[in-house]
Amino acid sequence: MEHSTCATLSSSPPLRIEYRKPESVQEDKCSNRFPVSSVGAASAKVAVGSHVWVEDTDEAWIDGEVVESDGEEIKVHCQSKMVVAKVNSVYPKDPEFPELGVDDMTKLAYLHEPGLLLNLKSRFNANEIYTYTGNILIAVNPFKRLPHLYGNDIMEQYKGTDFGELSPHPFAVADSAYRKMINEGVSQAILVSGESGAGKTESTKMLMQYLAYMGGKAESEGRSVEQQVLESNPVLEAFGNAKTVRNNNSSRFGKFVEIHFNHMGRISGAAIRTYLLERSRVCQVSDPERNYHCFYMLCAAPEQETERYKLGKPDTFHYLNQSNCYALDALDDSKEYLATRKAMDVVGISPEEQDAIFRIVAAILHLGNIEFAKGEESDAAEPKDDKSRFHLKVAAELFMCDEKALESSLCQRVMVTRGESITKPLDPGSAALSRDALAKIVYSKLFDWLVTKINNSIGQDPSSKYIIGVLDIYGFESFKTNSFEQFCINLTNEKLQQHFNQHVFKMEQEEYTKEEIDWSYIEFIDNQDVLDLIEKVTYQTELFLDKNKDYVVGEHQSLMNSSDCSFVSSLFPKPREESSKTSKFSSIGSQFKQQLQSLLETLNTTEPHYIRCVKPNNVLKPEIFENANVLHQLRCGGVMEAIRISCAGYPTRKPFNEFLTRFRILAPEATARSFDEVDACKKLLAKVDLKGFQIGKTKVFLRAGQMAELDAHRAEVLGYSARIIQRKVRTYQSRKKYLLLQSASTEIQAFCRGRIARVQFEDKRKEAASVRIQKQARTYICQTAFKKLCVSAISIQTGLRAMDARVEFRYRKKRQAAIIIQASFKTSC
Ligand SMILES: Nc1ncnc2c1ncn2[C@@H]1O[C@H](COP(=O)(O)OP(=O)(O)OP(=O)(O)O)[C@@H](O)[C@H]1O
Repeated sequence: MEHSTCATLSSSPPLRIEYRKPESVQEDKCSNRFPVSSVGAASAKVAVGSHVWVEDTDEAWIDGEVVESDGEEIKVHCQSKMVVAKVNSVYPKDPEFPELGVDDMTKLAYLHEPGLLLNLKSRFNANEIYTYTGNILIAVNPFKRLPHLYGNDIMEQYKGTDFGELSPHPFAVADSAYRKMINEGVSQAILVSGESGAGKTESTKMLMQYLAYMGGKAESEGRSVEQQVLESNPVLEAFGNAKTVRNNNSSRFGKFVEIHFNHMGRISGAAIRTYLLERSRVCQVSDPERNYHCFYMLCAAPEQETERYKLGKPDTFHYLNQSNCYALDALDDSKEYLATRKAMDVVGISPEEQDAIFRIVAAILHLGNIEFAKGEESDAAEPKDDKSRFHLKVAAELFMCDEKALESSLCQRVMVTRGESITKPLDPGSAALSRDALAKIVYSKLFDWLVTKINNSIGQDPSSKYIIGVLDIYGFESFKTNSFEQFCINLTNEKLQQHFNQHVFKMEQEEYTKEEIDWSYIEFIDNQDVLDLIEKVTYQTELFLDKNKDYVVGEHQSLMNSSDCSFVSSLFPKPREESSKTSKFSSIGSQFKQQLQSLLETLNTTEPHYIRCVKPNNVLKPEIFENANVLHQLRCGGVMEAIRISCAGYPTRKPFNEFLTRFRILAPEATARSFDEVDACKKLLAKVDLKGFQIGKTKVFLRAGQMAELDAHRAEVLGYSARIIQRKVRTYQSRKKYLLLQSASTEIQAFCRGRIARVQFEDKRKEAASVRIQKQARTYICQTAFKKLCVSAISIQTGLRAMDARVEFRYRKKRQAAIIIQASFKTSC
């Protein structure tokens, strides 16, 4: 669809990119890899003790400390091993890398692969799945729901907020596109790319949700355009999505959704353009993938419908049973069937049309079950057996065409030479190919019909003032075997990559212009794309010619056109005389080239915004971040290219205040007296004798490698300062210790002396006391002994006296007795 803005904008001359590698990055493809001879001081940067990134076969990049260096080779002590690497193959590690990374890669001090990777990984681990690289949004698929990131309240926050003010988000990209459209009156495009399963469709839905929020109708105004666009998703997904090894719900077509806006910025129409549906999947499925969802849904439909279409289980159909995968976890095909029917109602597909659509889907399944064997005529084919005849009959019934005519269209070719028609029978192999060709063309016409129907139902606004287009397109594909489809997909990506590079370079220029720096001499003749195209992918060209043919076989065309079903015949209208001649020789390649050309023309009339989706792992699980895998996608997705372009100019830029905070130490005396940030930055850079940088209006712009060079200076100054500080601290500590020891020893001495004196005093006191005690004891003993002696003496005396008295008594008694005796004697005598 044409827009009023197209003519004016597309007439402007295309941007000519001519880059010349700047001198400072002559030997360096991307950023601060050292040594860069002109940057110098390489040895200082890889000094022993510094931290660097070295390449690793498993982890892509690992970091470690340099433990030995001979100027050319270094030994790096990494966490798990010791690695020897060439000096010019390593990258410096940012000593001040924040733990949770930075929300914009351009804020990284060192803009190189390992730095990028570490930043994405750190953020991913903290559930920060979005990161900017300038204006490009990188979205890493979390493979888990993060509801706190979405919702109306979040959309409200992003509404009208400057880009970069809030955390990176698809809403911010959509908001920026919407506001640019309104403020600058220029159509916008948001290009969402990434490999299968990276999250393109999810991101696209979020963008649509935000645009609907900003420019949609009030609920009271009935079903809105944006609602219809969102509601058409289940229909397109049922017929255009399939399970692949990379994604259970992989879109097998490219999609460009144009949202039309009126002069008030309200959505006034929309159009969906699709690109390159993968037709071959209809009749060829590899294990463990599936065919398009609609086939399995129909097999799981309510019984009366499967009976009507004579369907059975999916494993009874050749087009489905080439793979062993029939059901999907967390997906109920019978429910999906009903949901698809409902979505078809919503987008205005009538019940009759729905019936015809599913009849065709069923007919394709039956068509696939027709096998061929050699017929009676030599080299002729015919249905192999009764089973094949049954499926032929049912397919004809469902297509509402003549059974015999269907058989002939599969088993014969009519060749017209010099006005004569010759009917040529086909051999069984060719008949099977003819059957597959019919299945593919019918399915692809059906898909185109659905897209047209949805577009008619949504309605376009031919008088729309601007558009915002959202492109959800498959990224580069490189499989074991790459065929025509991969060639077309990769060609698209090369074209989009070129568009992207031009834009990124333009954005760089805009930033330089905005900052009023001189960038006129940045030139760079870039043939990397061509090299990549040749080196990346190897194509299997065997089926290129066949796959490139797009004409409808005449027999198929007339068969389908003669169908009694108006829906079927309308898919194959009679070609006009003159167009039939040209279309016979048209190829998918040339049609695709035209589509691509028209897409790029549309994109050239718009201001592009980019979302690069990244799949963190191939097992489709949360919390797993595979370095090598992510790096590969960053390289393919042009993120490294954007950085390469950026490196051709001034990849590192720092606002004046941040620059001064980080590097003031290099010239403290020069900056101390300057209150003007620009002046201070200039003095500082002059002091370190750095050449080739630029001073912008708000930032310092550095060439590739210069940040590392400044950091090396800074590390040197810091190291020198650290040594002085260490020396002072050691002196201080030693002196303090000495003084402490000294006072302690004095104290100890004094203490000891005091103690001795006290001990001596105590001794003397004790001696005196003991003498006194002895004396007292002696006195006491003497007294006691004396007392005892006295008592003894008294008792002896008493005893003696008593004894004497007794003796006396006895003497007297004896004298008395003697007297008596004498008296008696005398008497007797
Ligand atoms: N932001 C997200 N939050 C949560 N899950 C997500 C997000 N983005 C993607 N996913 C998950 O990853 C799956 C694949 O995403 P999606 O279908 O968008 O990939 P795609 O890039 O469109 O793939 P294809 O090219 O094969 O169609 C989704 O079904 C969803 O489960």
